[in-house]
Formats: sequence, C-alpha cells, structure tokens
Amino acid sequence: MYKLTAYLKPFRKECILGPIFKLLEAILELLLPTMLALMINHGVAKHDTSYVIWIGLLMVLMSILGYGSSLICQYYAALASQGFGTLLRNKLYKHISGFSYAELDHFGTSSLINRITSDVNQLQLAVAMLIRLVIRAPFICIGALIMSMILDFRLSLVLMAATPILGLILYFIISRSAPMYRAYQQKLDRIAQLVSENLTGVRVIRAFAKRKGEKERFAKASEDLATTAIRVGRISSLLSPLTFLVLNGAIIAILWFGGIHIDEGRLSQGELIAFINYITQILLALIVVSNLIILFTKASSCAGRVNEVLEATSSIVDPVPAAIRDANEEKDQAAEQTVPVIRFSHVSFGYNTTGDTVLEDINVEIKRGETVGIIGSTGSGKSTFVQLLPRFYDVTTGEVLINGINVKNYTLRKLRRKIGIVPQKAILFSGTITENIRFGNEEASDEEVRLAAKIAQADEFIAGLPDGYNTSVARGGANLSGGQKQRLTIARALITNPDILILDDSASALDFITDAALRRSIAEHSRDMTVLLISQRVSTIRQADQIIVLENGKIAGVGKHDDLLGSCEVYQEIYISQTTSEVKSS
Ligand SMILES: Nc1ncnc2c1ncn2[C@@H]1O[C@H](COP(=O)(O)OP(=O)(O)OP(=O)(O)O)[C@@H](O)[C@H]1O
Repeated sequence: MYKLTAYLKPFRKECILGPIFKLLEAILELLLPTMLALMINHGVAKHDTSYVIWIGLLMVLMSILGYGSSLICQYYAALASQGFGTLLRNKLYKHISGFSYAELDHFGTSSLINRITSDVNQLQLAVAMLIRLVIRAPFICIGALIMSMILDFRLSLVLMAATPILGLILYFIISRSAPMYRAYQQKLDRIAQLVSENLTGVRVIRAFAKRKGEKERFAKASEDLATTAIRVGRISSLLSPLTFLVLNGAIIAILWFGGIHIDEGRLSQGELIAFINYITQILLALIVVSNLIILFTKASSCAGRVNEVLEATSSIVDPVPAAIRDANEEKDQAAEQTVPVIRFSHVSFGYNTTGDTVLEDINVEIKRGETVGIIGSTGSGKSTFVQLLPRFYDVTTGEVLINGINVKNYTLRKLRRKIGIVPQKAILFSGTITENIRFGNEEASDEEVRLAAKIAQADEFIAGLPDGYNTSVARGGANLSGGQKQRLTIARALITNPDILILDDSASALDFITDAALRRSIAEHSRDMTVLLISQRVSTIRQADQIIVLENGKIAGVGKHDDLLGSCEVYQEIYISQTTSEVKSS
C-alpha cells in the first residue's frame, strides 16, 4: 500500500490539515467529560447555578467548534480521496492501454475492469478514512486513557488490563480474514467475467437454449462468492461484540471498584461519571479502530492487486533509438522495391499463457502489392501468424521483417500505421457510421470516408439507411447485420491507406458475390497495397498471387491455387471438402 502513497503527494495539504482539524475535534471531545465532572462537583453539588450555566455554555461552544473542525476535516478528506482515486484510475488506465496482448491475456479483461473500478474505490475509501479517523481514533483511545489515569490511576489499571485482551482479539480476526479478502476479490473477478461473457454472448446462449445452464453457472459462481463473503463476514462480525464484551466487563469492574473508591473518599461522583464517559469514548474509538483495521486489510489486498498491474510492464515496447535509426533507413525507396515487403524468417511462437508452440519454423516471403491467401483448419495458427506483424505478440524465436527491417526496430506507432488490420470479430463503437469509419483516420475528408465505404462494398447499404452516413451505430453495432459490420470495419482499415491490409476472415459473413466484388474493388483501388486474406473458403483466396497453407502451426504449402492442388495434400483436402459440400448443398 505504501507504494501508492505517491498518488497522495498532490494532496499533501489536505492530508496534513484534515487530520489536524480532526485532532482538534478529538481534543475538544476529550475535555468534555472533565468539564462535566467540574460541573457536577463544583456546580451541581454546591448548587451554584451560574457556574453550571457558564460551564454548560463553554461545553456547547466546544461542541460547535468540534463539529466545525470535523466538517472541515471531512471536506479535506473528500478532496484528497477523490483526487487520489482519480489519479490512480487514470494512471492505471494509461498503463493498461500500453499493455500488449500478452499482458491482457495474463490478467484477463474482467479482472482489469474490477481492479480499475472496485479496487480503486476501496482504496479511495481507505484514504478518506485514513484522513478522518486514523489519527483521531488512536488519539482518543490514548488521550482518554491518560485522562482516566489522571482522574484515578488505580482504577485506570482495569482499562490497561483489558488492552492485551483486545489486542489478541484483533490479531485473531485479522490473521484469519486477510487471506479471505484476496480470495473474495478473485471470485468477484470471476463473476465479472461471467457477466461479460453472458451479456456479449446473449444471442448465442439463447440460440443454443443454454440459458438454464448459464444461469446455473452464474448461480454457482455467485454462491461461491457469497460463501466466501459469509465466511469473512462471520469472522469480522465477531470484532464488535467481542470488543463490547471486554469493555463492558471493564465498565462493570470500574463501577464496582469506583464505588469502593467513592466510599473511601478517594473519588468524587463527578469523577466516576467522567471516568465512565472516558471508557465509553475508548470503547467507541476501539470499535472505529477495529473497523478501520478491517477496512485497511481489505484495502491492502486491493493495493496488492493494483500494484500487480502497475508493476507489469508491457512486453512489447518501442525500440532503443539506435534501432529506430535503422528502421528510418527504410526510407530508401529503392531498397523497399527490392526486398520483400514481409518476411518471416524461422519464426516460432507460443502464447505465454499456455506455453504450447503455435507456430513452428515459419519461413515466408511476400512481395509488395501481392494478394496473399492464408488458409488452414481452425486452430492452425492463421490469426496468430498475422498478429505477429503489428507486434500484437512478439515472436519466440526467429524474425519478422517488414521492408527488410525487423518489426522490433520500428516504433509501434510507425509500424502499426503501415498495417490496417480487420479482426475476425467486427467491433464497432457507439457513434455515427462516419465516426466509426473515421476512427482509422480522424483527418479523413467526407469524400475519403465515402471512397473507403465504396471499396468495402458498404456505400450501398449505408445509402439505404434512414440517416445515411449519419446513422447512429448502437453499442457494439447491435443495429447492424454481421456482414454490414464487417464491411464497416474493412472501410475503417482502408481509410488509413495502409501498406499492408490484413483481412482476418473478415468477409466470412458476406455472400459470394459481395465477397468477390470486395476483393476486386480492393485490387483495383490499391495496387501497391499488400493484402493478406485469411479465409476458410478456397473460393475467397483462389485468385491470390500466392496461398500459404497452414497446418498445426507449420507451413504445409505455399504457391498458387493450381500448383497447390497438385502438390499440397492439405490444400487438396480443404478444396475437395468444400467442392463436395457445395455440390451436396446445390
Ligand atoms: N490468446 C491466446 N492465448 C492462448 N492460446 C491461444 C490464444 N489465441 C489462440 N490460441 C491458440 O493458438 C492456436 C492457433 O490459434 P489461431 O487463432 O491462430 O488459429 P486460426 O487458424 O486463426 O483459427 P480460426 O480459423 O479458428 O480462427 C490455437 O490452438 C488456439 O487455441
């Protein structure tokens, strides 16, 4: 938790003044029982009304001052805690947005959402409590103990005897509840993951009549969370009653011994009342302290989770300046024309999360302006292959080169500007159609937006929408069909005018005629663009300049359609399976 105090630095003033005002309130509060004792002993006992009124007025004034100080402290606490939360959230967001896919896979989206929202909220609350109570509560405890020692030292020994018992209770509860809080947060992540999966996949769940199964899965995770919450709650809930029990025991003992002291004339009645007041103050302060300890135990587990994210560094970073210089030498246009635009040299890759080798010793060369088809069975590594180009992941061994330069030597910005990628899953944002296409290039003119839509075969359907290009896209593109969404994501990639366009099975929802028209249109409008077309359909890639056939992460064949039909068994099988199924279905 200590590391996160850096985010409190801009609020140093609030963090110092807040507790000072709270301390002022505590001092005034501590003086009240003594004032009460004075009022009883010198005013009530001696029937001195003016003394009672004078002390009473002083006590009212002190209470008002104490209340005012408390308000000021709360104001500072709110400023500091909200400011701290905002800074930390922004920092986390910035940090997470720099993560590569490897770190995103490692933490998981739901867990990251929980860490940036619920964990930061918990820390924010801890900061507010830290300012408001962390000094006040122990100060009241110690101050009331000292005041009671001044009143009657022997009687105060009862209180001191209660202290180690309270310490033991606190130790017992915290040592058992702290690990449970961490487990609780992890289970909360699981719930968030299930909710996110279910909401994004709601149509699939309904289509497969899986609602019952999903409800059960959620109920199980929810029950698991509740069981942990109940276990931790059961332990934490012991704290207040046990504290009450010990201190009420102490009060009974004090009343007993205090009575004896009064009989012996060593203590006045007013002093005994003041003594009981101090014990009540200690009791309340201890309850606050124990709740604070629970709060900080929770906060410390949240701080651990937040720090874990902040300490994780992106495995994919910009190169050192010398390497950038190398990449800049790529400006040599002559060289660009001679070297292959893309080269995979002995590339092998495995995801960190599983450790399995997904691509093995891949060697491929692609020339500028070529259209390259990538085909293979599901899970053969096609998407992984293209994700190595924009460095969504880094190769495990070997090299990926663009224009003869290792992709690791480009700045990420420069590299990713060269590549337009249309992912398998069409993701759109809320906003108009124009805004969604312009997402790729904010400076694009209306004409450029229209041209990109035209090439992507989207112009016609957009014109048919009630507000044309100004039609609103619902969150996730819910008001568009799968094929319409795909065409918009293609337009969004085309508007960046990339050197390399990657279509990762992104025309799968298009009919054969639109699919063919799309490929023709891309070829006509962007002759210099190198296009990588991942597809499960032979018909989509058969005209490509070369076709890469992947099988279990290895290259099974490279060549043109006709050559592969003669030389590559895997390609033949895919081709035959598709032509027979087409014949069967026709
Ligand atoms: N983020 C990931 N973490 C761990 N393993 C992954 C990840 N993404 C893919 N894989 C695994 O890598 C292998 C190749 O996956 P990839 O998505 O590249 O295949 P693909 O050929 O594109 O499949 P499809 O045609 O179904 O899209 C699969 O075994 C898959 O389970």
